[in-house]
Amino acid sequence: MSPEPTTPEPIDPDRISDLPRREMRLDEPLSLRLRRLKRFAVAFILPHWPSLLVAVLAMAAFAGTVVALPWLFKSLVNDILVRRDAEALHEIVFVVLAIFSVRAAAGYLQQFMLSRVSNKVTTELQNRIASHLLRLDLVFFQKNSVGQIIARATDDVNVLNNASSNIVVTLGRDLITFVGLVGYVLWASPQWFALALAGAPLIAVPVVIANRKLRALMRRGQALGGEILQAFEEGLHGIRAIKAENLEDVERRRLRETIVGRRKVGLKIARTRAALSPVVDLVTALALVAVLLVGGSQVIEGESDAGELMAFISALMLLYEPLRRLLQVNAQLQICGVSIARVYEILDRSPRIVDAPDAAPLAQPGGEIAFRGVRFAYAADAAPVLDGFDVTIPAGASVAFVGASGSGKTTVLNLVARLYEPSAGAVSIGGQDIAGVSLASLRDSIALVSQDVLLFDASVRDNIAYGRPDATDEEVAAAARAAAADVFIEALDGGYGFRVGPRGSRLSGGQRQRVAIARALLRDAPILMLDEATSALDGAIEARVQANVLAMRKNRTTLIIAHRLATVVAADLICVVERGRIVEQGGHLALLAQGGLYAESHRLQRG
Ligand SMILES: Nc1ncnc2c1ncn2[C@@H]1O[C@H](COP(=O)(O)OP(=O)(O)OP(=O)(O)O)[C@@H](O)[C@H]1O
Repeated sequence: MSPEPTTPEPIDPDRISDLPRREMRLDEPLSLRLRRLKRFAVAFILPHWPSLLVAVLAMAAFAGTVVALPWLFKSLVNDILVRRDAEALHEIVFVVLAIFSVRAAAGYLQQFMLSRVSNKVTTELQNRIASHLLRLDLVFFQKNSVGQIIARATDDVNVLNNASSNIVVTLGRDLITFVGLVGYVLWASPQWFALALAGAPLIAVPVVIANRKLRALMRRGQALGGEILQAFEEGLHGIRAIKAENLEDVERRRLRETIVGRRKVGLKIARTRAALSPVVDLVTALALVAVLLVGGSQVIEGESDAGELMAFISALMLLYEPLRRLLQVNAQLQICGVSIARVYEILDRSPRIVDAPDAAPLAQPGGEIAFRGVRFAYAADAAPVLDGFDVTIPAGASVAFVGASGSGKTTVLNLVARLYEPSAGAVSIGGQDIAGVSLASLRDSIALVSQDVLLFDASVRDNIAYGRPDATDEEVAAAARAAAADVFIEALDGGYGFRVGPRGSRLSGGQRQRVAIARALLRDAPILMLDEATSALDGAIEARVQANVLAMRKNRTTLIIAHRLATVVAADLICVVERGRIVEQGGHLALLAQGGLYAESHRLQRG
């Protein structure tokens, strides 16, 4: 029987996200928005000033061709149609050709140069975001969903690009066109201009109201974009469980709710925009009618000429588009501002775990690893996961951490790699406190196979050689052999060239683990950490892998976390962790003889 579909809770990114929902804030002071805009322009747009200059010059030329049109109409009516002058007709044909040639060249240059800048800005911005994300601490990724982060790196970058291109075009082409045309109509007839202007407030009011509404709607739309990506990411990630448990309906509703939310906002945006256009058309028509009535009678009375009226009306009609875009510049600036804020919320995030000012390279990468009085909690207000944690792992030894789920074993490995920092005590390698070691040298010394294996949609070979792309085929095969992966890889269609699918989905759990172990072994780092790395393997293969890993050890220190105690009997040292402390430690036989927790668990597992 299928489970009763329940109505999902509305998605609230604040539930886990610590990236604020800036898009909902309409009250930011203008100075702050301008400062942010300036920062973005200086960092990403101004470096491309030569291309921008060419684009603006092209826009000015383009605007010039628009402003020339009313003159052209005037001459057309007065010199050709009224006077019936054939010579003037030939002249005007050349002028028309010249104007439209300039217009075509300027239009091309403007568009090409702007696209060039906009492509470069996108690339630079996304590269900056990508390298910054890779520097950030794990805490950031545990608080913010991948969907929310991707939305900022893609949606916001695109929005930013479109809006800033629009602003450049408006401030370049439209402003020059507007000033030129207003100058023309003022010069041509201040009286007709005053008449046309009478309707202007009628246009301005609905435009301003609609823009305010559009701004709020667009902010909401941007926020919903992130929510949709987050919903997809979470849903598709668990697609296997969703299908197996017939939860498609629940998932469909959850996704539909966010998707429909965005559509509703999209519809409101469309409706607001559409409603504006007839209002503006009507008011423009009224202005035209007023000018036509007054100007037309003056032409009939002989007080003015037909060409002048024709030129004036055409200028008035040409004014509409640049005016509309100029009125929207503020809205575009705000849209830009929202996306800039969202992007800088990532770029301004500083990693807390960084090299100390006097950081030195790790002197003895294979040296003794020691925890001294280590205390650690994942959050300042949370109970400590490790408290008074002490252990010494001799250089080149193999150490197994065993203990109940949630007792803090993975946390120990996290601290060795300095993925987190202890709040008290210290972790040292070869006597050197790792807080003073450069992160690059520390992490170069570590190979980690974690519980959730990282595989890419590439060949088995490329996945094994991920940390060492220069490895030879022989080295890759040797690592695969040591990880007991050679037999299954050779049986795959294409062998080492077999594409493993997204996240290694075309391999079994145990196969994925062995590819990951092969990768770690190929890395040949002095510290090897296996966090339940063989949990999905059957007993025989697991024993083979463990034996190989220990045999290949040479001078390598190996830290193993395992639940199956049978797999750790050969370790030099076994540490039993309970509630953040080591409660027993020693060799397998010594711990059995001690008759404590380890002996009891061993007895139960052998059962
Ligand atoms: N990123 C995190 N943020 C907050 N708490 C965490 C985080 N990771 C782990 N914890 C908590 O820390 C405690 C120890 O977790 P840890 O992963 O070290 O346990 P473990 O012994 O490796 O468990 P298991 O055997 O189940 O993998 C758990 O109570 C867990 O809830």
